[in-house]
Amino acid sequence: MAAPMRVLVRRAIRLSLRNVSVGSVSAAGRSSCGSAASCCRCFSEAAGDRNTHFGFETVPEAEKAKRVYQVFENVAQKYDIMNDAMSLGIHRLWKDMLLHVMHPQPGARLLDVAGGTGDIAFRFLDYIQSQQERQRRREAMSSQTPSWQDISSSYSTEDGEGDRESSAVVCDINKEMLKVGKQKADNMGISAGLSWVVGDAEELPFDDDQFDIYTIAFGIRNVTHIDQALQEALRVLKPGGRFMCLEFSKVTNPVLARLYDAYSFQVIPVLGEVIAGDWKSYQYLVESIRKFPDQEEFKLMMEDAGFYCVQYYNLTGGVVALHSGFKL
Ligand SMILES: COc1cc(O)cc(C/C=C(\C)CC/C=C(\C)CC/C=C(\C)CC/C=C(\C)CC/C=C(\C)CC/C=C(\C)CC/C=C(\C)CC/C=C(\C)CC/C=C(\C)CCC=C(C)C)c1O
Ligand SMILES: C[S@@+](CC[C@H](N)C(=O)[O-])C[C@H]1O[C@@H](n2cnc3c(N)ncnc32)[C@H](O)[C@@H]1O
Repeated sequence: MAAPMRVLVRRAIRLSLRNVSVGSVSAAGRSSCGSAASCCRCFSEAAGDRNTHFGFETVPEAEKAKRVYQVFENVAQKYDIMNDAMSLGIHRLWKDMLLHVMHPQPGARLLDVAGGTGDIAFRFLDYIQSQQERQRRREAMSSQTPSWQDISSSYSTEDGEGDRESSAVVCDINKEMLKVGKQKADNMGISAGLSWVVGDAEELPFDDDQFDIYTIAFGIRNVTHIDQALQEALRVLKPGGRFMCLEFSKVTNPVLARLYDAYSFQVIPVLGEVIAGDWKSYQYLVESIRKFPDQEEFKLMMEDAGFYCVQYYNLTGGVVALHSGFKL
């Protein structure tokens, strides 16, 4: 089927499924938006006017995406500074950890959804470059005393992994965030293998089976239909491809959880006001974290969507979780 036709058919199926599943709760007791069974979307809807949450507020589904858009349009210019200030730079370690676990090889194609100002894509290209340099050094060393493997591989380099070009696509719904990202890339002199695409995680503008790795860092919490975004991730990944999600999760230690709550609700909005002149967006940030499914719930959502070998790693005591799963 031609690509535009496929998109139309998928959209029609999706719309009909959404109408059928109004108010449904899965066997695991979770609603289709991924929140716990008490989700407002599934229990307070009236006559097709479905509600969801925007932080602690209940809003019509159609309004959430607009409100989220406004938040990131407002914070885009101060986004990177705010992240360093709020986390004392710790968000960089979480993002480094994502790359460490991913361990991408030359030739890999990455799609970074909700990629914002490009932090994950930059790290990906940097990681690949250092892998290639390491490979070249290894080759230089072994050319002095070649083993039989070196000799045999020197006869079959044409489709070798190192010859395929790696690429990273940053996809985000918000043009302002992408604009800041592109400026950063220009300043850093990064352009090879990098592209920027405006697109919605719920309806990705890519064909099926395109990417080796799909990442979404601190993005999925903002998406209205998380189940839909997971379906799209599965669709665009190649068979064998990997889905990786970095997101705020549940702090497991009760003492740390209280400190974490105090910091989140008493300090973060104040920093938002002082640095970005925007209390409300940072109040939304901490509230949206509390509404997001915990580690086990999100793992189940990934499995429901069709991912295999789903596992997660807690970072900083569960402040953040890194979920990983594969398309078979
Ligand atoms: C609008 O939407 C958004 C806007 C954005 O700019 C970003 C995002 C998405 C987020 C990222 C890309 C990641 C970077 C952003 C953050 C980490 C901000 C979110 C912050 C939290 C949810 C709070 C927890 C943060 C951490 C545990 C990271 C580490 C932070 C610290 C260690 C800072 C601690 C600060 C101090 C000790 C000095 C200042 C403290 C005070 C004035 C008093 C209050 C202090 C406490 C009550 C103690 C602090 C205790 C903790 C932070 C608990 C630690 C807990 C554990 C280790 C489990 C976006 O969507
Ligand atoms: C907290 S930022 C994360 C940016 C980046 N991944 C990082 O780790 O710094 C969340 C991003 O999600 C994007 N976003 C929200 N809803 C989206 C959607 N439905 N589709 C694509 N991007 C979305 C926002 O525009 C914003 O850039």
